[in-house]
Amino acid sequence: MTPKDASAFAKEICGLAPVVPVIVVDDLAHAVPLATALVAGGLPVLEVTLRTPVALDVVKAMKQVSGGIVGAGTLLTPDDVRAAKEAGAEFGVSPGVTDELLDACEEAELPLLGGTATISEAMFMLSRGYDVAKFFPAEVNGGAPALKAFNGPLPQMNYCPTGGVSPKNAASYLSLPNVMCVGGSWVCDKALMAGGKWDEIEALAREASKLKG
Ligand SMILES: O=C[C@H](O)COP(=O)(O)O
Ligand SMILES: CC(=O)C(=O)O
Repeated sequence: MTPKDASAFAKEICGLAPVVPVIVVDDLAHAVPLATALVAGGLPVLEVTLRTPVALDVVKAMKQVSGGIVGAGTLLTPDDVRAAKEAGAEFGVSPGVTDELLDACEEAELPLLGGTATISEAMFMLSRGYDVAKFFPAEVNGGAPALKAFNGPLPQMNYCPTGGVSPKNAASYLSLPNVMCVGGSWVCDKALMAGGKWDEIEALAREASKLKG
């Protein structure tokens, strides 16, 4: 997959909803009801972080939920990329970017939303042919004012800020011309998941799906 095609796919999915839920699942039994609630609430693009032993099985299970587009997050190595692809992930997300990670994604045909935090990292992505990136961790790296400043020299770069984004500050990001959507874990509240409160998660997703800049 070329960087241009990968970027086009990433932009397309980032245009489907204002929020990409960042998902950490410890219990495989939560995968299907969680994905069902998120999709029903209007958030079809799901990032399952590879941070728990069951994460790859969660990707596989969530793929059964119709209407969802399931990706794998926390990709750090080429092995992670291959494992995510084998599990059926339709896109990848990473906290940072390296040549070897991008090479592996291109080889595996896995579109990557790669993590960047600085102008130099954005320039690295552009030099590799990507005009889409995650901005991570967003709030501690200057938040919306930083992305607004990045848009001066690099208006061709498009972002999904993640890390410290919440319903309180999402609009400040979503109003920027270089922000396509935001990522965040707040919708997949751990206590609600543990209590099986899927209706409440669906309600949180519905509120998130209506966020605007
Ligand atoms: O590592 C954190 C995830 O990217 C999401 O961050 P968050 O919990 O601040 O939304
Ligand atoms: C935080 C992040 O970028 C990830 O887990 O993929």
